[in-house]
Amino acid sequence: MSRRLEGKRLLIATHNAGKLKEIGALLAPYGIECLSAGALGLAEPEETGTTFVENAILKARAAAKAAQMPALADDSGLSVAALGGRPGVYTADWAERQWFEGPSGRDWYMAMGKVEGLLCELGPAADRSCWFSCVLALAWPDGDSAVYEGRVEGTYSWPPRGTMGFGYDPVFVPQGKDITFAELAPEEKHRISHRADAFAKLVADQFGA
Ligand SMILES: O=P(O)(O)OP(=O)(O)OP(=O)(O)OC[C@H]1O[C@@H](n2cnc3c(O)ncnc32)[C@H](O)[C@@H]1O
Ligand SMILES: [Mg+2]
Repeated sequence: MSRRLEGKRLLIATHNAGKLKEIGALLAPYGIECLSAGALGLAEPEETGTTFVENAILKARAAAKAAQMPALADDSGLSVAALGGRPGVYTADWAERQWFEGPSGRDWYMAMGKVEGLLCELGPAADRSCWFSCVLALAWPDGDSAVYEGRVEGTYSWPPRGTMGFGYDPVFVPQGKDITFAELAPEEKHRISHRADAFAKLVADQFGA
């Protein structure tokens, strides 16, 4: 068992609104008061690590030190088997957020064309297996930290489908389903996602009997 949170206030060290919403929902049952790094005006640290664990700890420690309170960070990403696990820890850097015209004439979804382009280069029979990883790091102002890792398996699907969630959700079909994360109700995503998997471990360690 790791060091436990003493108070009920926790700084959520992310600048990603989609993550913040999911983390808030996942923590809601535990009576934790969440403060966001954005609301406190904290700077976004440079993610210089080469693993999810390194980056999650780096983000949590920077926030905990700056705000002098315990902080929770999330480092996550999508890994594609046929691409040797890329983009992985560099998922955010690859997320070329471009909007384009859908058939209805409206701007309607984000293009995740870079990964799709690489899969297409491998040919129509390319293995589209992929997984989302999530590492949650808790850090205290004195530098102490604890990490929890989660993962969910799926398939990279094209074209993107759905409007819920965030990031790469429209191209990720979780194993055992035929719809994308962006088509799943948030409660359902929170039951099976990489973030939910990591949260289950955090909750058992921090709030368990
Ligand atoms: O570092 P912070 O401030 O938390 O925000 P970020 O968006 O930069 O987050 P990461 O560095 O952890 O990069 C993870 C990227 O992986 C993607 N991602 C992570 N979890 C996801 C999820 O549940 N659904 C879809 N995409 C996800 C999304 O594009 C994120 O930008
Ligand atoms: Mg980031």
